[in-house]
Amino acid sequence: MDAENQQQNATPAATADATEEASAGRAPVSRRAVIGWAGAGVALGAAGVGSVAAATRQDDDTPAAPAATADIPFFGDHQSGIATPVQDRLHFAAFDISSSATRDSLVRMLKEWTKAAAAMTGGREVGSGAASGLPEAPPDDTGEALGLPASRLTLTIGFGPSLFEKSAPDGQMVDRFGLKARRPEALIDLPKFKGDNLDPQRSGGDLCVQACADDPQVAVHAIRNLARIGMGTVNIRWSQLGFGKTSSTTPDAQTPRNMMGFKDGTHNIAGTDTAKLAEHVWAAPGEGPDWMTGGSYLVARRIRMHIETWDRTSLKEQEDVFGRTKGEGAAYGRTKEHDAPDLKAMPDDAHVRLAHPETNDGLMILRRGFSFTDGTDGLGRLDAGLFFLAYQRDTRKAFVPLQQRLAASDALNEYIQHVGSAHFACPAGVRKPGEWWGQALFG
Ligand SMILES: C=CC1=C(C)c2cc3[nH]c(cc4nc(cc5[nH]c(cc1n2)c(C)c5CCC(=O)O)C(CCC(=O)O)=C4C)c(C)c3C=C
Ligand SMILES: [Fe+2]
Repeated sequence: MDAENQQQNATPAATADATEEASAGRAPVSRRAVIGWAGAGVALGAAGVGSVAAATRQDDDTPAAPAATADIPFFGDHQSGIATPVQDRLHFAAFDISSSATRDSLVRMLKEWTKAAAAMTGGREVGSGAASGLPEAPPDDTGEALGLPASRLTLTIGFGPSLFEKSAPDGQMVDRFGLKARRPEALIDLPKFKGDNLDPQRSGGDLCVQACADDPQVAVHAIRNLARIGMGTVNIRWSQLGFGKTSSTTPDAQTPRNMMGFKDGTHNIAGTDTAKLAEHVWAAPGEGPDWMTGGSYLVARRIRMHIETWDRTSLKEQEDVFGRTKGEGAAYGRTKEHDAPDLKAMPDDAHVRLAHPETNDGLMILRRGFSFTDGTDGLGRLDAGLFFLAYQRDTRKAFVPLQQRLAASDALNEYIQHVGSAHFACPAGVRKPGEWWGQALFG
């Protein structure tokens, strides 16, 4: 991770959460401390510099870990997991709030979630830990991340339209938590797009948490522990595991490839490009409710790929679909991946031609998707595709018009289908310990 990017989220308070826990009479438990210094010696000898972070105790003064493995600060003006560098793995969960939950129980849970999130993203155990609490009680932490580093874990929370207003079985819209008046106008119920085949069981949600980490066990552990804390207040509605990031928010990094074999993320908003982030990603003061200033709107789409059909398609047709070459990833008529495209050199219905800002009055979104394979579909075909995640300043002016254009005429449509969809308002960051996720919304 580059230093500038890490700064995006860092505040002087970023390291103070450990102090907060300590002053609450509970020594912060470092997962890495479990390895101990004997283990650290072995790790250093065996794996070299990259293992330093894995073997370093959270609570000492050892020099900063190498950039590639350094923790991503939880506290900051913006939530981490949006403009911070993309990790290798994803566990995304959408939650519904139980019918018995109250505003107070929800607030209590959000406070607990925030403490747990700050601990886990810092590589520490939740609460009193996995193996050091009262013997008579279940441990506070489920334990499967013991001994693992934070792995650049980020946890990003979002609030869905149904948190503000939900339709009851009799069709009436209910303002369950007194939040209706605080719903941002930009947090629309997404329209139906041409070709959508959405599964309600993989769509929507009152809340979401996006967990990204370089180790899938760390991401899964984080979601599992939040779900555990939320038991009785929230239930997981649907979740999605992802691998092989299909986007790059780090300009110098090699662009990853998607399940169709193409570089994906070439022309994206870089996490270091503060001007573009301000223009296209962060909600600005005065254009929505105050609690969303510095936040961003997230669209999640589970997009199934018809892999078997794609794999029988000629290389020429595959390249025509995107308007870029498969090997280098260069735009048609160009030689290098990052050469500015000549859109007219591409077929009219090429994905890149239709999605490029020039075709869309300059609009841009920050793409942060992951590949998925979830076994087979019962018909001998892989259930595989792209879990598309896009952050933007106002969904009505970004994802919606863009997807309308793509749904109408993208050559890619022959090979994909959108099967899940959700929309969330992700508030600004938690700036310091003691503050909590959703404080400005509920406060
Ligand atoms: C509504 C927005 C988009 C959806 C949905 C979407 C689906 C989708 N995309 C790919 C593969 C590629 N997309 C690429 C570029 C690209 N895609 C979008 C938007 C959506 N994609 C944008 C805004 C762009 C950037 C266009 C530009 O500015 O040039 C590319 C090219 C490489 C790159 O720039 O990232 C690929 C490849 C798939 C497979 C997919 C659905 C499954
Ligand atoms: Fe795309």
